[in-house]
Amino acid sequence: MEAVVEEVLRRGNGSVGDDDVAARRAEEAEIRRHDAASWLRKTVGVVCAKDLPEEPSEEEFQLGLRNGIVLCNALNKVQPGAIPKVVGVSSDSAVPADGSALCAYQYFENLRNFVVAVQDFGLPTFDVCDLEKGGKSVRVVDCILALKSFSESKKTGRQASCKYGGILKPSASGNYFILKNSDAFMNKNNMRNHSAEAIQNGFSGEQNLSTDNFSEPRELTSSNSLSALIHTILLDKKPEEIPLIVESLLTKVIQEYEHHFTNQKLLESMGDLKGIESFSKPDMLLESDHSTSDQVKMDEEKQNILNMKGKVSFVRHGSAAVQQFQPEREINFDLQHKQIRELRGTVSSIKHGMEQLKLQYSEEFNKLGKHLYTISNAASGYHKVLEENRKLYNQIQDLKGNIRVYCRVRPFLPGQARSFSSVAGIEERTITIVTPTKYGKDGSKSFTFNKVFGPAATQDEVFSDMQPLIRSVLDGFNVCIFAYGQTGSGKTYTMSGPKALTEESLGVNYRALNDLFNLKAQRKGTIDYDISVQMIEIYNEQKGLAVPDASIVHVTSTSDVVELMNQGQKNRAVGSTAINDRSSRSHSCLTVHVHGRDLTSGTILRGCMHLVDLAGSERVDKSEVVGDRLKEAQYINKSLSALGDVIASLSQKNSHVPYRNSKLTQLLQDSLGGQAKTLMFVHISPEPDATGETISTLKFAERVASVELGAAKANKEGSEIRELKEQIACLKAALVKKEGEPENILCTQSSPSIYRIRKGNATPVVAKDRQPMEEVQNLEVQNISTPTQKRPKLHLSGILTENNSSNSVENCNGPQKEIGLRGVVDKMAIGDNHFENSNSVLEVEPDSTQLPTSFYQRDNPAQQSCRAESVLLDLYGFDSVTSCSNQEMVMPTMGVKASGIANRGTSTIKKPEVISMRSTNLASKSPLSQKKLQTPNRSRNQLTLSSIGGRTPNGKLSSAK
Ligand SMILES: Nc1ncnc2c1ncn2[C@@H]1O[C@H](COP(=O)(O)OP(=O)(O)OP(=O)(O)O)[C@@H](O)[C@H]1O
Repeated sequence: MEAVVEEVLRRGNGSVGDDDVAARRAEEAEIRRHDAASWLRKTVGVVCAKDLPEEPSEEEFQLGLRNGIVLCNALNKVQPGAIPKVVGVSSDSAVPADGSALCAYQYFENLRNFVVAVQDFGLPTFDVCDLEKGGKSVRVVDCILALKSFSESKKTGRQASCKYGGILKPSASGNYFILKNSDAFMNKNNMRNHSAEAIQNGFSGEQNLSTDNFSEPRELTSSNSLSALIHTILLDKKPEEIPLIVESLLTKVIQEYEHHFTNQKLLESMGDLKGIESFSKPDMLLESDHSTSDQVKMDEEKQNILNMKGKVSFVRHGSAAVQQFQPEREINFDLQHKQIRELRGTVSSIKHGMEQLKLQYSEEFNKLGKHLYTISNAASGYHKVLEENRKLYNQIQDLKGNIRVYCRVRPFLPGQARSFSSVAGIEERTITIVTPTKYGKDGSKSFTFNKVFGPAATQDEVFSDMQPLIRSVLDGFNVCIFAYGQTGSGKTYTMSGPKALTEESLGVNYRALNDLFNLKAQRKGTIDYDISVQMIEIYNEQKGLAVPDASIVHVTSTSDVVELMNQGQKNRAVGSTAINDRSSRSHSCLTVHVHGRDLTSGTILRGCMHLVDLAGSERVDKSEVVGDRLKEAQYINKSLSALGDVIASLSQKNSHVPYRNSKLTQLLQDSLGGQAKTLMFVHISPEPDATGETISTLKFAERVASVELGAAKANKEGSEIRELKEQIACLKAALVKKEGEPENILCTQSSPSIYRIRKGNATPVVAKDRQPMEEVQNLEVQNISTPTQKRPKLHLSGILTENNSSNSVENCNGPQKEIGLRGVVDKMAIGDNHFENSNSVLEVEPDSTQLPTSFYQRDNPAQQSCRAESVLLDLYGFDSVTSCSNQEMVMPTMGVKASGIANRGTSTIKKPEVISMRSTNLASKSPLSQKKLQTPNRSRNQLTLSSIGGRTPNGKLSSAK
């Protein structure tokens, strides 16, 4: 049967031989014509065989019907009154036998009325010309047979089915109208594929359907198309074949429909959540509204199909039997429903499984989230611990008093090849350098510092790490930050910034002062701060003030500082012959003095901060320089190696630390050996050809990092302590006054004015070995601004000690005291000995009016004194007061011929007034001036001050040797 259907469909597509089809069509047409003629004759009853034979030829058929009388009468029989007036049929006139008695138009009228009437019934019609000679009677036959079917179904009392799928129902007016059929069941694509031609043919007649006489609108549906298709397909079939073919077609259509409907339903159900839920209750499915309406729809469609099936049976000539539903179809439906239920059950169980999985996954996700949360907590805890560790480590370092060391790696400069860097790795506190093999087995060496900054570190990052250190100046600590490294490694960049300064590139100096001013403003009302700065440059072991006539300048804002620095830079540049290189050939120090007074407690805080940009540290022997450059290099080398010696000595905890070997170490003395907080910033360049310098720099820095200075102590003085100190100072002054006579000078070990003096290779003296000192007379101090000022009394304080290169005086720690004027004796001559950098501290008590003029030898006051005609006083430093607590020798008074610059003030540092101290013509005034002082035994403990000749025009010492 399948094969037959396929063949039918193929034929619909015109794939069968044309001759065969034509023959079959002719045969079919003939049978149908005879059917039509037979029915007409039977219906009208009065038609003689001559007019319309039982089995007419086509020509006879046309001729018999051409006047329309038979047709109209037949129609009136089927539907009485359908054509009220039939031309040529009247009670008083007979119908002419050949029809010639009437005009052609009269016949035409009949035919027109007939066509219109059948058209109104929704039946197929024809053109009048179809009955003319040469016309095709096929459509006339179709029309008559349709009328016949219509008549038969009327007779059986059933609703008349329109052959196009509509159901004819009587309207209120007694007419029939077509009810719309569902068109959803048809697989239109299949329809189109198999029967495009057939549809075309089928519709050619149907399009004449008019809505004029219908009370309700009609639609042409795919069911119409299906009917047309079937009708057209069956045209050329033998009558006995038709039922089977139709049945087969319908079965196919039903299957298609069910398949389509099932798929559709499944898709809808799976795409719809609610639908999915309903799937979870398969037993309820058919009871749900949705399913019920679908079921109803299916049943309707099924009914339509079956109607169609029944209707098609009308097509078959003479078949009045209505096809019964096949019980197998019902079974099929049930089967399909069952399968659908099963499918739904499967979907439901899959959905259930999915839900389970979803739950499982969400549990897993929750667990994972908790794990992640724990891990991230642990990680942040770990970071906190690390941070805590770092703080603790720093605290330990602070407690130990270690010098803090930070390392900074300069980035490659524009234009430098960056293919290879000597820095193999950087971690928070470790830097690894690629080394020649001799330095390590694997060609690398690591160094550990308090912090390592990579090339990408910004000025802000660098500063923020050292900020707390800098802030401690305001709490009375002494702080020293010095930048060390070979030339071009970035020292100046860190301390001051690049040449073209921007807000981001400001160096430590600017940021530090800015920060101090901000804090000062914040603490206003609690602590009153005075901040002053001093710029010192050490070039070729000559120390100079970068800002002349203003060694210490009181500043109130960062802009003051910037101005001062610019001035300092200008002065440096003017004084240099090799301007461009000068910066790297000199040490530059910005010193910040902070004096604070707690407004509530009256406590005095004194802090001092050195910010030092050292000269480049490269080795001289390698640089192959000559002349001035060689000299510069030697001086740099000397001062840096002096720095190294001091560091080494400190790290070995030697009792003697050679600070006096260079100006640099003198300058940094308080910060390196005192109770200061010290930070060294070691700089390295990334270029591979600097690896040698880099490694020696880092080794030096490692040594520095190991130095323990002792915990830093703040310079705080409570008001009580201050008062006590003042009392002590007064008592001391009185004592000194009393001791003014040489014979009476006796020193106690506790006196701050006790000094130990050593000379040459002498071993340090102890108290019992106190020696008499020679007297130096006639020193006077002249204050430029107040020339008539009385001479203040000076104390020379400190310990003269010795090292390999020169004698020096070291500061001792001891109780502090109020002083009027204090400074360091830079150069002095005692006897034949000419001391440079003696660093004896010179003090003038607050109310003194006279400089001390003599040294006395305690044990032998009579054998006294000598006169120092030429002592250059270079006074500096006001931040700490030093004295000896338990040492030996007293130099209660000293006559010095002095010149230089000094600052006068009390414990509060003010903007300095410049005074000049110079001697009068001592030689002419002093009775001792001509006398070459005897130095009876130039033993280790006896010192003689002797005349060493005149002053040089600039007030410095003339040659002593
Ligand atoms: N961290 C940095 N980022 C960008 N440029 C830098 C950095 N450090 C240094 N430079 C640049 O490298 C060059 C040399 O730096 P700088 O002058 O600071 O070195 P230096 O060690 O002070 O040299 P010298 O010993 O000659 O004074 C400058 O051009 C500077 O701008």
